[in-house]
Amino acid sequence: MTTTPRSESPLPALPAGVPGPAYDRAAVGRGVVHLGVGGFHRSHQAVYFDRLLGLGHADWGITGVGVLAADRPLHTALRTQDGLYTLVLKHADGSIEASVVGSLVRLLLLDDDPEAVLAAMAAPSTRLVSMTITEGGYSTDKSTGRFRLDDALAADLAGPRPRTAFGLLAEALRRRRAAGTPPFTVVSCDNVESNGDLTRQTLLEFTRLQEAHTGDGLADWIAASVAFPNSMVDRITPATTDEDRRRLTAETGVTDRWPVVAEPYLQWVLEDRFSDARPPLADVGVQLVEDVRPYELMKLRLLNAGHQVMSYLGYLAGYRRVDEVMADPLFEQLVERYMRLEATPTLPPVPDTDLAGYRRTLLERFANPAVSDTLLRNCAEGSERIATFVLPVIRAQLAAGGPCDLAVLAVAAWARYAVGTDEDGRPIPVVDARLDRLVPLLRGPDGDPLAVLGLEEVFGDLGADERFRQAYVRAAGLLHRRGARRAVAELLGA
Ligand SMILES: NC(=O)c1ccc[n+]([C@@H]2O[C@H](COP(=O)([O-])OP(=O)(O)OC[C@H]3O[C@@H](n4cnc5c(N)ncnc54)[C@H](O)[C@@H]3O)[C@@H](O)[C@H]2O)c1
Ligand SMILES: O=P(O)(O)OC[C@@H](O)[C@@H](O)[C@H](O)[C@H](O)CO
Repeated sequence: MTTTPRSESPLPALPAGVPGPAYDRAAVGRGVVHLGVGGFHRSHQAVYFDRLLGLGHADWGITGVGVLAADRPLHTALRTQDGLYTLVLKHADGSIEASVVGSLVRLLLLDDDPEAVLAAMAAPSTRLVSMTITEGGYSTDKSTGRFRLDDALAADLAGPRPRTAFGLLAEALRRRRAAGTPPFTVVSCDNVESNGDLTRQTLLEFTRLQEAHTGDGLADWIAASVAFPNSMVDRITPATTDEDRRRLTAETGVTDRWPVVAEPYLQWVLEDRFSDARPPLADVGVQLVEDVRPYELMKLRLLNAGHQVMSYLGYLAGYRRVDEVMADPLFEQLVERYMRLEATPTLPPVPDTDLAGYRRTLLERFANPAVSDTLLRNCAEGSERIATFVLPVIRAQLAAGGPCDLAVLAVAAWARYAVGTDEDGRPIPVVDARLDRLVPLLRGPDGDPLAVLGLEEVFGDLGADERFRQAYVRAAGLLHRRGARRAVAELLGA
């Protein structure tokens, strides 16, 4: 995107049909700091804040922070565009709808200027710190839900300067407390159960460990005065491709180094609890509720676990995109049955929501051929995602004596996928932070298919549950003998 610095002039004229910020970006305040500016933040929270700015709530501009070194390329691209970028919505009829989002008014990389990041977080104008740091970023043992001091946080405990999201949160809140500045609200927008509670737990555990040296009582102050509302966030956002860039330019005339592409669907359900000032998010379509839990369980167990159920099996069967899998009636039936018979019975009633309608909408969203979501995106970090999304459904069904064979087949397919070769012996580019520990378990010389269930931080005590082990052996055997597609057909009785 060719733009000029915001201090000098507003946006250059955009082509007709591509709306951009109708507010003065130079006058926008910095009420939000976001940690982890990836695709999803730009297609979701930044869009809601752009709408707020458009309504004249000028305090709510965003400072986007890259915590990891890997964020540099995106930050570099966005900086050359003064933080502006194009949101490209892909409709099921194949058309695209482009608009320019202006709410990211400042970009900081932790590597370049850690002091500027901390100063932004400690500034009185900052009222909200949000984050998308992925499921793996919460230093939690999946099987117990308890805090686990990982290497990154341990380094933050020892080091002079924070390098992690939680180290930054602790230090920024310490500075605010010392300065008499009210705390900000912390909003996790990651797909993890009780994301606000989990953020609070990790931050309190971390600051308590720090207190062994500081003795400053920060943890009690955080516990008493900082709000961590839970949230449910939803918009399918695949990674941007060069084809997306080319098509945007060809169809609209906009040249953007890093547009974000997404489906039209958009949802944010957020608990109505704030530490201090509260952005009027209800005015821009956010559902503010007392308890987000029913909504988040619905989304995590139907949508995210649905992705898991289709993705490893679909990849092994030779598909590469979500819509391709869904176009196969057998896989459509797999996802539909998993959602209706295995996931839905584990859900509490969801206020004002027709679950059958929600499932129908999900099948339509998955089938949208224009979105081009890849199975590889949904298969990455599989050990984390299986544990976050699928195992809770299996646990609930085992406790209730209900069905979970399709979910167990998905777990066995994940283990088969993680071996790293598909059914024709072609290599699979497996991405998983636990790969070093996984591979010996998957390819062990004794070939014991159950060995992987011993990975406690993923399976916990489920790995020792006899009914789960039996179902897993059946599923793994079926996959081994029949291959993914036939295994699905056999379980469905199709
Ligand atoms: N993409 C989607 O469809 C979608 C939808 C809903 C929710 N989400 C949530 O958003 C998260 C990010 O998805 P995305 O599509 O933006 O991915 P992405 O790969 O585009 O961006 C991930 C961001 O997270 C940061 N990050 C990763 N690990 C981190 C860590 N340990 N500490 C700090 N920052 C870290 C990265 O640096 C990057 O900025 C997901 O993990 C999920 O929880 C994604
Ligand atoms: O991004 P993750 O790791 O939470 O999970 C992969 C997908 O299921 C997820 O990104 C969905 O597309 C998204 O949650 C839709 O809102």
